[in-house]
Amino acid sequence: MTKNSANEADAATLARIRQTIDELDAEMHRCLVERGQAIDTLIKVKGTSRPGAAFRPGREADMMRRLVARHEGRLPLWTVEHIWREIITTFTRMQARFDVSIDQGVDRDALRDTARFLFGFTVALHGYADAAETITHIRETGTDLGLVSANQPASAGAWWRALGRPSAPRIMAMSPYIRIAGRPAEHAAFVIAPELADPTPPDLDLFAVTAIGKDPWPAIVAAGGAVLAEAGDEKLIALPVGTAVAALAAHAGFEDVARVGALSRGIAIGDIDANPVLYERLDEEAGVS
Ligand SMILES: O=C(O)C(=O)C[C@]1(C(=O)O)C=C[C@@H](O)C=C1
Repeated sequence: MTKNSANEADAATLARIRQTIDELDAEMHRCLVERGQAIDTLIKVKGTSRPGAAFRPGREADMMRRLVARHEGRLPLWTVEHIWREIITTFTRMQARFDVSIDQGVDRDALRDTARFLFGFTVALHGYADAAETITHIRETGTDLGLVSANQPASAGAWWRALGRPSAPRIMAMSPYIRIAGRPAEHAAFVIAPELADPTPPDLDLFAVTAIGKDPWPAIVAAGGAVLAEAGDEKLIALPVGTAVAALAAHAGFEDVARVGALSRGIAIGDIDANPVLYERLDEEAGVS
């Protein structure tokens, strides 16, 4: 083959590949437009005008699990995750407008990256000085979501005590949902929401508790739970849904129990430390090596 005919063959192959890419792009775009039409119908069925009525964290967690299970190839899993986060946020916002408040007290840039990873660029972000101010703002708007760092300074105290009272915001998810080495936006953070109307049962209930006397850790861990944050005797704990909390409190030695949210367990893939209470290992299914 002469040099010229090799170039022509390359050019023909390139043109074919580009045609395939254009067809795939058109198909993806058509699917997104069609998804938007499905959401128009869903709005009528769901009645999403009430605050918090659009968010379905349990359903989103289930979608993420299926996304991980079907993923394969060289495309980074977190790219697909981020594309779907952008899609889900946009389609949620088509149902009911919301902005996102972010805690800028610690790791400002990391929290902003996480907010953009989770919510894309459809939402406006509003920064607040700390966890308490972020939560106050979410309560005042009645519609906004928020992001609070899981690594708080001691000065933040038991910030989670501001959650869960009637009409107060609550924790609805943890980020990152997928723990895998090398991912961007890996800073641990809680997603805070107004009271939700999600009928999907979560995996874990979250409680604010006050330890009295003995250390409640061992009994909480024995019950399949975990302590997620501490400020002196004040603890933020996760327990499997259905745990007999009053009996556990008496046995473990804690009181002033207030439910402050709920979570679906995330997914941990490969060689990465992940609390097994919060993250389920899915190495085999993930199609990621
Ligand atoms: O399934 C729903 O109820 C939706 O509102 C759709 C959708 C989505 O875009 O897929 C959007 C928001 C919810 O949190 C979950 C999923």
